[in-house]
Amino acid sequence: MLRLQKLTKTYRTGDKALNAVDLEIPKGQVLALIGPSGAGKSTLIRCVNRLVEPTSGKVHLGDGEEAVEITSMSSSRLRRARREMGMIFQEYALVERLTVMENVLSGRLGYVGFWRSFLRKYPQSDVDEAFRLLDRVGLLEMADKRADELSGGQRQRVGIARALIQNPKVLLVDEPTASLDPKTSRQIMRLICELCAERELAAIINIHDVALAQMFCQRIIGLQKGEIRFDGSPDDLGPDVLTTIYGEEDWKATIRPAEEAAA
Ligand SMILES: Nc1ncnc2c1ncn2[C@@H]1O[C@H](COP(=O)(O)OP(=O)(O)OP(=O)(O)O)[C@@H](O)[C@H]1O
Repeated sequence: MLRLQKLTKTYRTGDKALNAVDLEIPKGQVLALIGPSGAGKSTLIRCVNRLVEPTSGKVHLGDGEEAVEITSMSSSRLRRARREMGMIFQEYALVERLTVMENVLSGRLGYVGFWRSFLRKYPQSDVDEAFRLLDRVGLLEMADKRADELSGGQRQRVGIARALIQNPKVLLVDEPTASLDPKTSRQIMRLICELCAERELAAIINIHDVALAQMFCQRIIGLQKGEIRFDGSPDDLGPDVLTTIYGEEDWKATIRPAEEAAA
């Protein structure tokens, strides 16, 4: 569904954030991207939809004959391709003075024409779908609330609904739980993973919390200095691997104990 080929990013400052990353993510796979601060996780996610312009390499979206290559697209084609890549942010990126419903509907801006979006007049089918999604993420009662009246967990649920109303093929998720308490973090990760399974969405989730990544994701990629140092299942992520990715440390308290993994 998503294939990165020798994806490289060197910032103008000379920082090489990604170094020829090859990665293939099939339909329906939820992948956690872990690694120390500065490893290039955010850069990788943002190079996929060209919020950050890659220096070289390719990004193929879709399967078989339907696949498109993102890095060589003109800006108008890129705008269309971005509809297929939903993004979820750490700080939610909601419009605070708008209602929950309006924030969710803003996910349709890539589809509706200029005047409709300017006047915020969405087709009834979009409004119906927004209600369905709000129900699915547990916020139906909150549709008319302003975004600035919500808790962090509720805001992230709005962010998730807004990404899904785009009807994406892929979700790009940048530290979705970094501002949330541990219980809400689990609820949000569970919701994202359930929705990916229901819709067969591929997802890349940039996440600092290794235990949370192990708990919810089928595959883990460990990034260090812009290169992939680990690519495997959560069960293979032992202290030795974490030392390779993050450096020497006592990892026993960080990773999921084997007996809990089996439970
Ligand atoms: N806009 C920028 N201009 C110059 N260098 C940048 C820019 N953004 C990131 N970098 C550099 O690129 C490297 C990778 O940064 P990136 O933010 O992708 O890492 P990260 O793994 O997401 O880190 P964190 O977990 O702290 O968010 C770092 O060395 C960083 O300093």
